[in-house]
Amino acid sequence: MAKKVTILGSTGSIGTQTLDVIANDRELYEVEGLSAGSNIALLLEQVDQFKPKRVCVASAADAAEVKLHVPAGTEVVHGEQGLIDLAAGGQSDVVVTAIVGSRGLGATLAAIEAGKSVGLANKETLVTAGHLVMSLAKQRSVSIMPIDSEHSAIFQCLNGENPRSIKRITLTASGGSFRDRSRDELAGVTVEQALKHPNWSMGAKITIDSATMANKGLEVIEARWLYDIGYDDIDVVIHPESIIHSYVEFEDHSVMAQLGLPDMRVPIQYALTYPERRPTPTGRLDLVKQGALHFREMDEQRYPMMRLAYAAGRAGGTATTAFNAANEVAVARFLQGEIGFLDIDRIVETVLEKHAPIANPDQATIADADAWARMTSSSA
Ligand SMILES: NC(=O)C1=CN([C@@H]2O[C@H](COP(=O)(O)OP(=O)(O)OC[C@H]3O[C@@H](n4cnc5c(N)ncnc54)[C@H](OP(=O)(O)O)[C@@H]3O)[C@@H](O)[C@H]2O)C=CC1
Ligand SMILES: CC(=O)[C@@H](O)[C@H](O)COP(=O)(O)O
Ligand SMILES: [Mn+2]
Repeated sequence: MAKKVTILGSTGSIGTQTLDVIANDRELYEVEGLSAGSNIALLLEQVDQFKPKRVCVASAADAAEVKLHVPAGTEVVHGEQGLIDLAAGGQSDVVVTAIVGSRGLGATLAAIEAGKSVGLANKETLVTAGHLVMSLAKQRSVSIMPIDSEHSAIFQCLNGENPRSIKRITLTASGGSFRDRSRDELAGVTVEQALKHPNWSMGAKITIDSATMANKGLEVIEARWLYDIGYDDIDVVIHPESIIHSYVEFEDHSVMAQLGLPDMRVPIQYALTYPERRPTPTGRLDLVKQGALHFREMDEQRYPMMRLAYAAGRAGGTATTAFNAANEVAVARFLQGEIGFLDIDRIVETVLEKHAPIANPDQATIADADAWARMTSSSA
């Protein structure tokens, strides 16, 4: 029987690649629901091709416009509540969370509460409220399948292993757009330069996160929640080729790694077909042609976001909520040309210094901490 899929954020980088995966294996899937922010033209093309039963857009005005163009019977909803209804409603078996930012939290929790499996790309959700997401998933016996390439790699390395025999997880980081520059050389860099990732084609926010290393900081916290592992046992190394997507060391010092060309359609598809593997239209990795792979130690002086992420993770509670929200605001300000590149980690550090973390927060406390951090970072 076809797997019914809802995609939150179908118009973005992960969303469109998820639809590529579906189009490549059409008989395996039915598209139940799609959501966009404001790219209505692309959403309507997707509706035409995949014929979802429900769609969601950010604003009421866009929803009214979309209603004029979708086939009769297609339900159109909007806003935060619309996204929650889309995630929790309908017949979908799996909800792919490909929206950007912690605004994905409510819909992710609603999908889990409704018993849907989650294909999780939206790492900010776990960073802002990992304990709520993972405990609800456990309570509802819902699987959270990682889509983030590093976490998919770790998931694959852990397949069939005893979790107690894990010694250490190592996340690989490309080093981002400025990996060959010193920190002193970053002062005047432009948005355009920062958006040129050396290996991956991704949305703007994550590409900037990759350049500041906030992405790897978010991923360390994401790994802590997905694999229930302490921060002392999660490492990061710079691997400029992005061929080894991450690796795990076990008690006996065996190391399992997952390798592949940098193409998100592989982890996206694996999250949808697990435990099966299917052919993909992606290129093949030829290690002889690829040649040497390189590794270097993470330098926290060069990338202060690494230090800040570990500090927030170790502080726990709302500290990671504040880390994420401050970073979201700082990146948006940088993309708008309001602040310089080096102001991003300065703002996150300022917010974390002012934040008094609250342990074991509920959803309302998380929302308050998130709002406080956004307000504080918008004028820092
Ligand atoms: N891109 C990648 O390769 C990877 C991404 N991820 C994670 O996946 C998530 C998505 O990233 P990516 O696809 O790159 O991001 P994009 O910016 O490409 O896409 C974001 C999606 O979110 C939607 N969106 C934005 N703002 C709103 C809003 N206010 N309300 C509703 N929807 C909104 C966008 O809609 P619209 O465009 O219509 O406005 C779009 O569909 C992030 O959490 C990222 O960290 C993880 C690993 C790899
Ligand atoms: C594709 C993916 O999973 C991204 O999160 C990627 O890891 C970004 O690359 P960096 O290693 O530069 O952060
Ligand atoms: Mn990643």
